Amino acid sequence: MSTGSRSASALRLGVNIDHVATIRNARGGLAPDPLRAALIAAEAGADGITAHLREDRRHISDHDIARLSRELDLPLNLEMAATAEMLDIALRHRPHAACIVPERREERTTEGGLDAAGQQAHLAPIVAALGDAGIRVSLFIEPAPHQIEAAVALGAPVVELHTGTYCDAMGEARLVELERLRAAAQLGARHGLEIHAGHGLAYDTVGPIAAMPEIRELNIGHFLVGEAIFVGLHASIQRMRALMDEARPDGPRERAAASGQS
Ligand SMILES: CC(=O)[C@@H](O)[C@H](O)COP(=O)(O)O
Ligand SMILES: NCC(=O)COP(=O)(O)O
Repeated sequence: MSTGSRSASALRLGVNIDHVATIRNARGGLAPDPLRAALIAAEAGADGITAHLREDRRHISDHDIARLSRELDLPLNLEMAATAEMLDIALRHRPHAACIVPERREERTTEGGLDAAGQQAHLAPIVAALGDAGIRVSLFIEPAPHQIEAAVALGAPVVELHTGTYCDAMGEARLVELERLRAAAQLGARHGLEIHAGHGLAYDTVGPIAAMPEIRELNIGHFLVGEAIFVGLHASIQRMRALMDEARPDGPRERAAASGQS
């Protein structure tokens, strides 16, 4: 998603539209339309759209991916399991980016990161094939040093750090998770990786993550779609965008402080 108009150091927002499709699929019809959500996200300040085509197709469908690939101006980040079927779909549609995620049929959501360290032999040809097709590959991993090192060994240019444990934790435990994320972001950046983060982020958890200068993109979905029920999708995304910008080390608050205007 590195083709947006923001400055090189800016933090991009990828809006994940999976759960618009979850609501649509509850009744099996056409509404609400994930493509319409993506177009609203673009107007509201998203830099890209993320969609997870699960093997069980519980939310996003093959048809959604075809329409998003055809009709969206923003970069598309396709989240996919490391399977031959998903590789074939990615190579057919050639999204801007592909994020390889772990999947278990019985899970409620993506409960942990990809075991890049334990699955190097399986992942290597998939990472290579996506890269050769000009698709920017990221690996959705836990914020752990051995997973960062495995991503480097695999030649993936990007990692997305799973923020779910941080978001679920409370008090001191959340601070511990935050430090794990910070250390992983710093280690990855030292290795030359582009660092993304996401999963479970909400208004009350986004600030400390957005404040990490190494992190270049956040992917956020479930909370934004839920909040949209109360304030509308445009407003929910705009507020998230503003919170991200405010938290940034070079954000408006810090710039005002530096110039003595705070
Ligand atoms: C990989 C990931 O974190 C996202 O895809 C997000 O969690 C939405 O999809 P699920 O809720 O189906 O996991
Ligand atoms: N990769 C994380 C993502 O796309 C969004 O996760 P969530 O905000 O829906 O939990």
